Amino acid sequence: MAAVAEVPKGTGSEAEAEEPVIMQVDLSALLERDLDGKVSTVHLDSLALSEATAAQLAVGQRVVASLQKAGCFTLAANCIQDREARELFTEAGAYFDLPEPQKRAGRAVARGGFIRGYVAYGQESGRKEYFEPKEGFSYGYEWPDDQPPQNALQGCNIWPAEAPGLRPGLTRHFDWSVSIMRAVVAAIALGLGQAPRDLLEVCAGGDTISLMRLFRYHPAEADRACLGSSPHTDWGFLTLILQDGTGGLQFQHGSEGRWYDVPAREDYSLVVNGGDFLALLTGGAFVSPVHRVQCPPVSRLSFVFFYYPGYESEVDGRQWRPSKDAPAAAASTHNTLLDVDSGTRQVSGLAGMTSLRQFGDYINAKWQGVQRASPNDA
Ligand SMILES: O=C(O)CCC(=O)C(=O)O
Ligand SMILES: [Fe+2]
Repeated sequence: MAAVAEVPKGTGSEAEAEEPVIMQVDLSALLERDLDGKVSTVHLDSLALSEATAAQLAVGQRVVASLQKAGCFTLAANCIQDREARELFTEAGAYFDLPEPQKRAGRAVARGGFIRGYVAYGQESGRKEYFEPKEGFSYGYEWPDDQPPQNALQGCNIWPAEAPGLRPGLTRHFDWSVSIMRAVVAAIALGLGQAPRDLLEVCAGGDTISLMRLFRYHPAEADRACLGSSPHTDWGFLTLILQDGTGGLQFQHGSEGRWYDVPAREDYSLVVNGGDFLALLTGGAFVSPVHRVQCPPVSRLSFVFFYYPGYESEVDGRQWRPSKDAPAAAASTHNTLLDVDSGTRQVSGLAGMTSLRQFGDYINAKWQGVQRASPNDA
């Protein structure tokens, strides 16, 4: 057995530096880049556990610890180029600045979890106590026009003709986001002591059904209870958020329901959180954290990427071995899916999973449960 290096003792004058609730993870040990700096993660499919470097294993342990403790973590900014991030916010701002009728021409299609196009100001609200002053644009995988979708979550994007710059930048950002999420899945596997291959296999085809939502948040309206996004948990698997420098995203943690600000760097920051499906798979060992967004003083832009496993994946929860000491996921009343019995550590939401075994059926059922008419069918 290798000797464990002794940790040097401090002088005793400085307080023990405690990890913040929302930790930062540097994924670079799991990313490769081509000559243009484009991120690739293809190599992770064949990474044997015995070949993983100490740095890769350490990333895995940090990701698993974060998902078990807070359910979220920030990413070191070095995985996206500053220029790319800046351009994305510029394009997004230009799109939202278009006259309302032009944006409404690309009105949203929403069928179950398949959502594409523009969602107008104030048309979505997670909880009826709050008005959410924001507008959005949803897109996904560039599904080819000449091929019929193979499942209910696939189909073509609706690109606005009036903002031609939007499509190439947003498509690149979608592909980049898939790569980053694959690195996170590989990190989870490594952190659980497994080779990445099997968990990546569960995600094969997940890019074709994943959903990107671009939001512009507006200031709160006077005389109305407003939040940019009401307290909620994400239903899916893993979420990646790219937010501008405004801040306002908060996660709830601890038995007292305290809110923690996601540290917003001046220009942009990246955040990952686990969803309800991930919590279900792990028997509540991974947290699906409650979060919300405060209304900004002027405006706030974010790209929110809901990364899904393959539509037909019938995930074997035993692959995601929960550690005995992991916190239960569902202490919060805002969590609509999980109901963890702290005595038995059973997740009651799992009962429904016997009839909705495939991920795609599960997520469609979740969306259908809240859908009224198409958001812009007023
Ligand atoms: O805009 C954000 O930063 C997060 C929004 C969010 O939580 C969501 O859309 O699920
Ligand atoms: Fe969310």
